[in-house]
Amino acid sequence: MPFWELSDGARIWYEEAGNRSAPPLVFSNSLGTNLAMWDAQVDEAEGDFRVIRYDQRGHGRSPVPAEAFSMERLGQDVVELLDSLKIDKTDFCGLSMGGMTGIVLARDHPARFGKLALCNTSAHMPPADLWNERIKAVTDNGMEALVDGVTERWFTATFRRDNPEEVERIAEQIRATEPDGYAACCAAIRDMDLRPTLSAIKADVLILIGDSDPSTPPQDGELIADNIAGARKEIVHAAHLSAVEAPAEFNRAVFSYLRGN
Ligand SMILES: O=C(O)CC1=CCC(=O)O1
Repeated sequence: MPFWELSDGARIWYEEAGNRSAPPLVFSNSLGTNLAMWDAQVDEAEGDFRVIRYDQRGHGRSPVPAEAFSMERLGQDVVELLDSLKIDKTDFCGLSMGGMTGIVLARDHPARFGKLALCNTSAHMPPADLWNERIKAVTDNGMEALVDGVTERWFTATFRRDNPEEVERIAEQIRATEPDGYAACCAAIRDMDLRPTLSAIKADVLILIGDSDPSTPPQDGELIADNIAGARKEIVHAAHLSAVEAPAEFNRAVFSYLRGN
């Protein structure tokens, strides 16, 4: 499976699955994970979508770019991928940082997207100091320093108790993330404020909220849904990484939206 090279010289790893002649669907991962976070969604999607998933910059197999970048650049990465694959229009599903990427796409490139599922996400994540502390923590001590705190935010206590192997699978993705790549994405989130432009978005969006999400809490999703005309909203019982914690509920909400049910 290929890398694709972007206009600023960065390289991104992507994989395709499913039916090549079916409508395309792009999955965009969260901070500290990689494209394997979508395994349960790809199983569901590959029957009736051309599935494209990729590793965000500095995550998974996508190398860490030399220069800093913004959330807008993460959106541009997707547009350049679509161009390289000669896809005029696609559906999109992103979680957390992937959802932020989707907000940028819905705002700046509405003609390229049919439906966008924006999951466990936020338009603005202050305070800046929290991100600066995380950047320092991973730069000084590596990813292991974050694993316990992150998995506690991403999964409910019940899920962690009952599903230690699944929690460990995701913990391995966190450990495998390049600290510099994680830090660069933290800086992009720190500097992001998409709130003022939400009301200009005309795209067809689903806002999916985790009722027990301490990272992007329900009010963050509500704010996005309240400010985008016609936004559909779904609430699932999960913490932050709802696609992994509650795949059946997540898939029901996202795929009934994408399939037009
Ligand atoms: O790391 C977290 O807990 C929350 C988060 C912010 C952006 C993202 O993708 O995850």
